[in-house]
Amino acid sequence: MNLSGYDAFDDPYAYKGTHVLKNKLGLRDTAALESFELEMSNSRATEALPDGDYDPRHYREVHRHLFQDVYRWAGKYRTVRTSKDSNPFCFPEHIPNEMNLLFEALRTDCLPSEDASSFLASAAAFLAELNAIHPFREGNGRAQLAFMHLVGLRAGFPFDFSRAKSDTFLAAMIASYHGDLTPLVTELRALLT
Ligand SMILES: Nc1ncnc2c1ncn2[C@@H]1O[C@H](COP(=O)(O)OP(=O)(O)OP(=O)(O)O)[C@@H](O)[C@H]1O
Repeated sequence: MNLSGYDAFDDPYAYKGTHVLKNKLGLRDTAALESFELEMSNSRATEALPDGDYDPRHYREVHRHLFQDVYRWAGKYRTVRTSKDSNPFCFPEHIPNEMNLLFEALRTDCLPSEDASSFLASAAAFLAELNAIHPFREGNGRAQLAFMHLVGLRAGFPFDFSRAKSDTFLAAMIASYHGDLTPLVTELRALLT
């Protein structure tokens, strides 16, 4: 059984013969690692998130900030192929290029912020693509929401992700992976403050 939630192959991130990710505390138990990861990332999320230029470096810094206490590779792109429920994410050799392309659009156009609907459509498309790239070995979901929080603030449409309903939000993310952005727009709209 893959306890990390990913379908990964010959995972150099895990302790040999297990699916437990190597971590700074040396925890070998999945439940203990999950609770340590949750506690530390929640605690880091209450601190100011790193400033940046809304580029891939900024995104990596947000991930590094959240997971710096747990993983040595926090903020670094993964080097293995991953998928969830048989949905494959970007192959690692393409991650840097795909991230540069995605964030170039974010930097030059910003996301349209003249009205909520056009912002939400662009925000959903950006988040869907970010998830399809899935640049880190773990912690993508939390980095995504922390970063979208910053994106919303910058555009003048702040999100309150504490209100997100995990089951419908996850279903919307999976639909977005398959190209249907409508549920994700609905979810994001409900989180505008
Ligand atoms: N089957 C799937 N297809 C596409 N995306 C998925 C699938 N299952 C989950 N996701 C997305 O993957 C992200 C979670 O990735 P990951 O497990 O690396 O992050 P996490 O922060 O450790 O976990 P979580 O977001 O559950 O706290 C979320 O955005 C989620 O919506």
